[in-house]
Amino acid sequence: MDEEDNLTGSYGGVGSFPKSFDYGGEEGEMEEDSASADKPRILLMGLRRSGKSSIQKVVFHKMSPNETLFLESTNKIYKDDISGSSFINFQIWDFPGQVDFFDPTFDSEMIFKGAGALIFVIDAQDDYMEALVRLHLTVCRAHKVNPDINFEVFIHKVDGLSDDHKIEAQRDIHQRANDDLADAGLERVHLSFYLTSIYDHSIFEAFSKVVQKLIPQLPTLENLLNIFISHSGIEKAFLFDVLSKIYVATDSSPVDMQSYELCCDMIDVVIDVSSIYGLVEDGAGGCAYDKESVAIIKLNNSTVLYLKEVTRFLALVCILREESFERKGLIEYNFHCFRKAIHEVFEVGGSTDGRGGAGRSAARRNPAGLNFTALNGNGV
Ligand SMILES: Nc1nc2c(ncn2[C@@H]2O[C@H](COP(=O)(O)OP(=O)(O)OP(=O)(O)O)[C@@H](O)[C@H]2O)c(=O)[nH]1
Repeated sequence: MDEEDNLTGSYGGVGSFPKSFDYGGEEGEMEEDSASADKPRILLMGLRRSGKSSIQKVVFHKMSPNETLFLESTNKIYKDDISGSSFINFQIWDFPGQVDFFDPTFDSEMIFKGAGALIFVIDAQDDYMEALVRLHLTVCRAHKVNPDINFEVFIHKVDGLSDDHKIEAQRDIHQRANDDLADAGLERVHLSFYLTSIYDHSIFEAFSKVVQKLIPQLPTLENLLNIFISHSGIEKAFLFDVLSKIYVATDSSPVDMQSYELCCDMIDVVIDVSSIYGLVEDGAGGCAYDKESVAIIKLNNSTVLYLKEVTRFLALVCILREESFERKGLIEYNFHCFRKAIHEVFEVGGSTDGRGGAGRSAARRNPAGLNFTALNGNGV
């Protein structure tokens, strides 16, 4: 079988992004296309019907969870290159459930070598013993070829389980998977576990954590967010990839699911309203998200949600008290410094679109030297 054919499928636009939702299309797209073969990969593996394609469709193609009921079984490896419209400059490879590692056409070197993360999906509503056997086999194979790969286990479809059942499933899967690795002398291989469902925000949260591990600039981004919020009276800030609603970084205060959901909903509202009412009608195109994108929503509990464009793929979404928002000028000035710093972080490697993979040297710089203005009016 022609290997190239086998690896370059396309979903043929099922649930694909609305055309009017143009996040970019500026410079550099051609080079990106030709370089796509070298892009780091996130692999999605697991047994048949565990939910791999649904995850990919819901997170990256805005498919509604109910529509996934009609997805057909994947029978080839599908590469999905989302880098043209997302900060996440990776390819997502969706594998068929019945992939056979012992098949001579399965080239583990080629598949695992360039992979940053391997997400193994386990259907928690089903008997997971077979899935655990397959997980073990997959981890052993992949680790042998690429010891740097991150192993991420999604204990999936937990929407159908009670809270007790969820915790018990996680404990049991965690224990068995690690015991199997220890028996094989691979106790040093680390597996991360997440409880996920496409019917709530847990899948976006889990994917956010997977992606964050692959961003070399993460500590710098967190540091910048910490400085920004502490000098602006903001309670929580997320840096979002607008297309996928994955948060690529947040400040170091703990993330609570409700705040994250609120910020995700805000992105949906902004994009939907812009797509419907914000685009020019003459067919000349336009973007639902661009440099001008900004939104303020005041909630009935004295909280304000504030969204602003950072790069063509990234938005900052903040949660703050109404009193703090009275100093809007200060927040805007600090945001301006923050935005500049983010551009510097990603520009140094030659990329001007503000995405990962570039700017390692900038990431090492001390961002505290940037001129943020403190609430008391002093620069830092
Ligand atoms: N309840 C529930 N069902 C889900 C969830 N995710 C996926 N499903 C359902 O699981 C079924 C299988 O999903 P797919 O995405 O096709 O599974 P797959 O792993 O890609 O399957 P193969 O292509 O055969 O390997 C579909 O009917 C989905 O609607 C979830 O989080 N909760």
